[in-house]
Amino acid sequence: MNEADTGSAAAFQSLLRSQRVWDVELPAFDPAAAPEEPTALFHAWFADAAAAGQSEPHTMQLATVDEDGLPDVRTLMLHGAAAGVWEFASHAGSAKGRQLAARPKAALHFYWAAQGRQVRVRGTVTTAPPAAASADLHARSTGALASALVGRQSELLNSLDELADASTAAWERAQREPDAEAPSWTLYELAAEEVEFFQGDARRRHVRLRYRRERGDGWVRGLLWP
Ligand SMILES: Cc1cc2nc3c(=O)[nH]c(=O)nc-3n(C[C@H](O)[C@H](O)[C@H](O)COP(=O)(O)O)c2cc1C
Repeated sequence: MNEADTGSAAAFQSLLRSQRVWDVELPAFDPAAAPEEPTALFHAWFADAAAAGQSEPHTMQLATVDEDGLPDVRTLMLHGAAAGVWEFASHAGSAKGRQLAARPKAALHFYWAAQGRQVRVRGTVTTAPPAAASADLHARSTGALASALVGRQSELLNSLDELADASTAAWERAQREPDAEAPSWTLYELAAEEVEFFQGDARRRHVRLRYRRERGDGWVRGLLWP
C-alpha cells in the first residue's frame, strides 16, 4: 500500500469507527405479548417504522442462491404481506428470476434503523398467476410500468444511450397504453417457514423472537440468544 492509500484507509477506518448504532430512543418489545402468527407482528412493526419516520420502510433485501451455490442479494420493494406470505415483483429473466426458477428458496431482510428493528423471513417462493402480476403492476405508477416495460433486466448493457432510448420509448408507451403488459414481469410469493423479529437494545440485550411454521397452519415461537 502506498502512502496515499494508507492515509485513505486510515481515514476510512476512523470514519467507520465514529459511526453509531442503537443511538436513538429504542422501543421496548415484549415477546410474551406477541401475536400467535408473524404477519400480524410484521404489520404492527411496519406501521411503527413508518410512524417513526423510517425512510422507505417498504424496501427490503432479497437473498437467493445461484447455480454454483453462491449467495446473491439485492434491494426490492415489498408488494404485500398477508397470512405468512410476503410478495415482491421482478422480471422472470433477471438473475434473481433465474435463480428462483432453479432454487425456489429465498430470504428477505428488513432493517428499520429508526427503531433498531430487523425482520428476517425465510421460505419457499412460488409465482402468482399472470393475471395477479398484471393487476399488481397496473395498480402502480406510470414509472413502475415504464420500468417493467424496459425489460432485459440483468442482461449486459452496451451503453447508457441504449438505456435512455429504451426508457424513453417505455415511458411513452406506458403513458399511451396504461394497460400495456410486461410479459416477463412476475409477482413472486414467499411462503414463510421462519420469521425472526429482532429488537435492538442500547445495552446489547437485543430481543430475538423466532416463529417457525409447524406442520399444518400453526407457528411455534421461541426466543434466541442475541
Ligand atoms: C430502493 C430499490 C428498490 C428496488 N425495487 C426493485 C423491485 O421491486 N423489483 C426489481 O426487480 N428490482 C428492484 N430494484 C433493483 C434491484 O435491486 C436489482 O438491481 C435488480 O432487480 C436486478 O437484480 P438481479 O440482477 O439480482 O436480478 C430496486 C432497487 C432499489 C435500490
